[in-house]
Amino acid sequence: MEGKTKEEGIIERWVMKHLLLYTGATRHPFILSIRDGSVDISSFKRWLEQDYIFVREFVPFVASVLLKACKNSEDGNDMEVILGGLASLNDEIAWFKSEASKWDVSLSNTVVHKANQTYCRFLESLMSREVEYALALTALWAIEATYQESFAHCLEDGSKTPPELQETCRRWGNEGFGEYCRSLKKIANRYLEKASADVIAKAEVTLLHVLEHEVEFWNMSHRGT
Ligand SMILES: Cc1ncc(CO)c(N)n1
Repeated sequence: MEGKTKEEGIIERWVMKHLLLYTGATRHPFILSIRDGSVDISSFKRWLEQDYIFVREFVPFVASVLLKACKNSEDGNDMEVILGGLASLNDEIAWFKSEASKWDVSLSNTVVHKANQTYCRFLESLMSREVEYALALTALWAIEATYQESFAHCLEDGSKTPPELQETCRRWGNEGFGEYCRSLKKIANRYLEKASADVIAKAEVTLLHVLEHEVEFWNMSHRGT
């Protein structure tokens, strides 16, 4: 129906269906501890150091999605949206470096935690040419949306996020990043709607895997395991 305000796609239905896991990834105790100001700074530093490694692995994944966009894109602006996301990772890597020096965290010779390594290996498995575009888009959306929803929560009214962590929260919690996630969701929904039952089923499983990896990533930061 033209002009309807609330569009519901496959992704929205999956989020409702798997709300418990989705909430586990976007309202994790680590995020809640940032939001209520009780965060342990050594946890934050561990997150920073490990996420820098993750983001460096994330770049080739986003590049692989861009490649798929260039091959599959029909009439939409997919290519521009994903290229924009990739470009902002350049800035993000520079931000990690300056943030790390601010916190006295060394980014060289970091030991990669197991949860991070497992997540990076999973990302790598999604980079192959055989992975369908709809599936890769679903993963990309879920990875970005987890951070967007988590960090935006730390900036809402009533949150007691320490001032020195607010810049980090704004990095993913800002409105522009929210818009980027909505664009990704729209593109993913569009391709999922046209996908075969087999690809749709695989994309749903991939979404669940991303959310599980995100929970494990937060666990590693929070408890160090
Ligand atoms: C673990 C993880 N998930 C998602 C993002 C968002 O880019 C990130 N930086 N790190």
